[in-house]
Amino acid sequence: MDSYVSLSDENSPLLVDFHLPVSSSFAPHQSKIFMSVRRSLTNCQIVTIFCNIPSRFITDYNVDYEAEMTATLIILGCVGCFGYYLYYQFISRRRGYPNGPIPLPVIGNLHQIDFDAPHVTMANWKKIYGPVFTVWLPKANVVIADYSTLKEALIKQGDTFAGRYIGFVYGIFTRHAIDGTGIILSQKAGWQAQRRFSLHVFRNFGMGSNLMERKVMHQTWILIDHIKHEMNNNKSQVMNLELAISLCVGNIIHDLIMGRGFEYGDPKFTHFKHLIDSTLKQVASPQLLFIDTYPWLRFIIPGALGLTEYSKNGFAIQDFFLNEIEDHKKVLKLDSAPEDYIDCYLLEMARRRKAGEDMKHYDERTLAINVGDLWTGGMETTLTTLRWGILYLIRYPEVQAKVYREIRSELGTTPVCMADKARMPYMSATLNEIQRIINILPWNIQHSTLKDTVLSGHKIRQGTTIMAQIAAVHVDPDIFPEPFEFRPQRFLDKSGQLIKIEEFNPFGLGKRSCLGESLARMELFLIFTTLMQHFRFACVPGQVPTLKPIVGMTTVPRPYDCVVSLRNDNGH
Ligand code: HEM
Repeated sequence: MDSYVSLSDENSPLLVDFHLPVSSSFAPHQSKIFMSVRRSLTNCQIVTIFCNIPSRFITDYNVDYEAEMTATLIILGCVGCFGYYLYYQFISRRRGYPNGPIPLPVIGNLHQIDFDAPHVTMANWKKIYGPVFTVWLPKANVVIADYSTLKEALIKQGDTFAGRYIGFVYGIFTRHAIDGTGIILSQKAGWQAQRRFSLHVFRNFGMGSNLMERKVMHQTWILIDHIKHEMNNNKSQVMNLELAISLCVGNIIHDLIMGRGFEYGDPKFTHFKHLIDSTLKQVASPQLLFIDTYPWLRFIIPGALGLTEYSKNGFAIQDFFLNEIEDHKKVLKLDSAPEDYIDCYLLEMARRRKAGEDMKHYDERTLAINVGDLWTGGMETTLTTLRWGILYLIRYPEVQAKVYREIRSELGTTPVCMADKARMPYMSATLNEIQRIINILPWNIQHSTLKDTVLSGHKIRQGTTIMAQIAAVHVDPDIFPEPFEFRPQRFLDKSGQLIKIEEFNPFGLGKRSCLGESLARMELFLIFTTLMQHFRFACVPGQVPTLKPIVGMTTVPRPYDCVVSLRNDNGH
């Protein structure tokens, strides 16, 4: 039968009464070590204060020096390990990185970041630590937060900073290939091949020229007709324009990549958009940043903090594109003229195969990933900027009135074309200001260094994750006074002409800058001008839509309704 030793102490309010078996299950020797540990702890004054360890039972035992020694070693070992852990977390791991806010063990600086406006947090840290500093998310990111240093890194040292950070969460869809796959999440030779090929295709399709302009205008007219149809002969109507604008922008990119579009009301489009929205929202969530740093957590936490859903949605998008590629293969003839991006890629693969050229960077999965990159890169950013644009002009009706006055004087009721842009500085300034204030990619997409280098006096090692904070520059009050005020005139000179502000770079800088910039600029100008030419947008009485965003990878407005009114030929 077991007998028990009581370790309780009636004088010790902090200790609950508990019993230790001292027979077979608890050997006397172990018990002595245990007691010795406690004795040693008791002798340590600080521990005594905190633990309020009873001394009565210690006197119950004769000192066993062997156990005492073991106990002391255990304590020293624990203290040593803990000391090393603190040294590693607060000193050692930060060596080799520029200074920055002190990271906590496990979570780094996550707790200090305003996830509604991460670029504002970065801009504030720049004031304390200078333009180059390290933030732990919970992995180390070297942040570059001022324009001249961004230029030094991304332009002067463009090749060194052209790598891409491909962590565990990003890498899921590229099968953790060491240098990634596709255009956005890849680096080195694979990235160069995909980017060069894609730019070539876009150029051939007339990105930035008339053919593309015609495609954009075609979808814009469908959008205008759709809104008028929804207004049902009323002069004004309360509407939520999100889906209609999504379909317009989505069909432009869809047409370019797959040679066709969706019909209004097609549930496949709504589902597809939902998959993209949720993937982009989740990828920059604190939960997935956590999993990115500690991927083993996915084996412990059910659902892995959203990772399961993120992967499921992402692979569903990829499967959709793989099916499209299969459909294209069925009808594509090797001697036919390509009609879209997928055709071009399949024909290039066939040509290379026939010519015995290197196929290393060309396969159908890479094509599916490229298509996904163009789709998400091309759709979400542009659509969201347009939604913000309408929202800001609802909140600033005086800006809307000026925009419309310029449209009336320069275009009247004639359809807009790209050549009109030079004559419409107020419209350009308004679009610039919308892009500046919303900062659609508040984290940007992280780069990585491809070799050891020095940036503004800081040694940066090869493989360091770099956050090029163009968004922090956009809220720098030295460049944009009162940066949180919406003020299109900051982009105009005294005579009302558009001025170029060098520090304004919503499409990024250098070798990894946005591949779709000219298409995006065209879409923003043509779609926005046409919408403003045909409709007036206003708040629903009693409902002022908020400017507070939902932030993930992109900054998205909260869903809003607005009153859409037809403009009449008299200019009202
Ligand atoms: C308002 C619209 C847009 C904005 C603000 C925008 C902004 C950006 C930014 C900031 C980057 C990252 C730059 C960097 O890594 O430093 C980027 C990359 C990229 N964008 Fe855009 N973008 C827009 C529209 C588009 C469109 C329409 C397309 C495609 C047709 C597109 C395709 C891409 C691709 C493929 C990349 C990756 C480039 C690379 O890694 O080499 N974007 N974009």
